Amino acid sequence: AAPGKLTPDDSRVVHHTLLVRGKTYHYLLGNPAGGVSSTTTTVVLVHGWPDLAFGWRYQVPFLQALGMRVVVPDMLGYGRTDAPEPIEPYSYKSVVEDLAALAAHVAGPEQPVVLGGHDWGGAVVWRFALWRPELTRAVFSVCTPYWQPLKTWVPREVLVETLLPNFRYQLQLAGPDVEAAVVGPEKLRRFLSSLFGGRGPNNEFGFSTEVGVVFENLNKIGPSPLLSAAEMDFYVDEYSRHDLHGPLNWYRNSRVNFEEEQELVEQNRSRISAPSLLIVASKDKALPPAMSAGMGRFFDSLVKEEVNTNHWALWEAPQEVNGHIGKFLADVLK
Ligand SMILES: O=C(NCCCc1ccccc1)N[C@H]1CC[C@H](OCc2c(F)cccc2F)CC1
Repeated sequence: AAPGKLTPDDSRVVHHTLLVRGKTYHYLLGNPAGGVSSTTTTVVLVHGWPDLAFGWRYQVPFLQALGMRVVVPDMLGYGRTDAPEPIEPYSYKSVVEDLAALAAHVAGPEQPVVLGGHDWGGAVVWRFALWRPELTRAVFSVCTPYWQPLKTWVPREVLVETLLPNFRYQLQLAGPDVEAAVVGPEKLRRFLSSLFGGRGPNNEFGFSTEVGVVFENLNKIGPSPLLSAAEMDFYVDEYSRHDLHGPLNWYRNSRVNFEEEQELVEQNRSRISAPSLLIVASKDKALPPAMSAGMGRFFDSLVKEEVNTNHWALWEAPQEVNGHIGKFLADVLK
């Protein structure tokens, strides 16, 4: 039988903190079932919004059982990792450098690692493969397609109006309203439950990709069917440490990311050479599978899989997601 998912205080992982380029990162370290050897593969798992390292609870024991060493940070702004006030530390390029430093600390300098990402973490791991190809053993993304660095600036509101209406919620999240309104454990619980599939008594939504947070519905939203009460309590406790400024800063870097990536455009670096896996989620309204059409043209080796889930594929279909990851890694590492 598959090893059970992590609990919030699980003895199978060790909690570490590390000062990384001026910020304190908290991360989970899960050693492989048979112990670490000189040939142990290290996998770095990168969560999205609004999540935590704990978002990989169904995948960590599975990867340990495959003999992998698993490194799972709370990403910048989340959980027990620092939440700097400025937006720049949350850019793709800066976060990639943080992850490269974390990987070197665990796996040793210049050691290539496997990168796995979900949601924003998927966007980050594609950028890691672009910025640091020499450190990228293999890369997989759950839900998030790859898109090449662009040489023309498109404001997010124009992108939403012309191409990606499913990104409209990001306009709200980048603004001041959600940060100002969602404060304190009870509001955070309703907010998180809304994002994790919780509904009101008449099936009201607390969040939609067309609007973002539906403030007038928040206090009607019941428990999410995707988490136990103990798991939700853990998320609420972890999110209650800070306000949402850190997590929302991830939505405020479109222009910073664009400018930093002109270096990649000028060097014609838009292809990914590392063996790659994309797992799309059929019913993900933020990142529909259609967004990945044609992305294979930028890859030397891309495998695409699909699971029939909403956005939280890691929790909705863990056996299938783990099966795709396991088969991919077996092919890559053989
Ligand atoms: O906002 C995100 N996740 C929150 C989902 C909330 C939700 C929960 C439950 C149900 C539905 C929605 N993820 C980001 C991840 C990075 C993405 O930006 C990268 C990017 C581009 F900029 C252009 C082209 C493709 C591409 F992936 C933008 C969505």
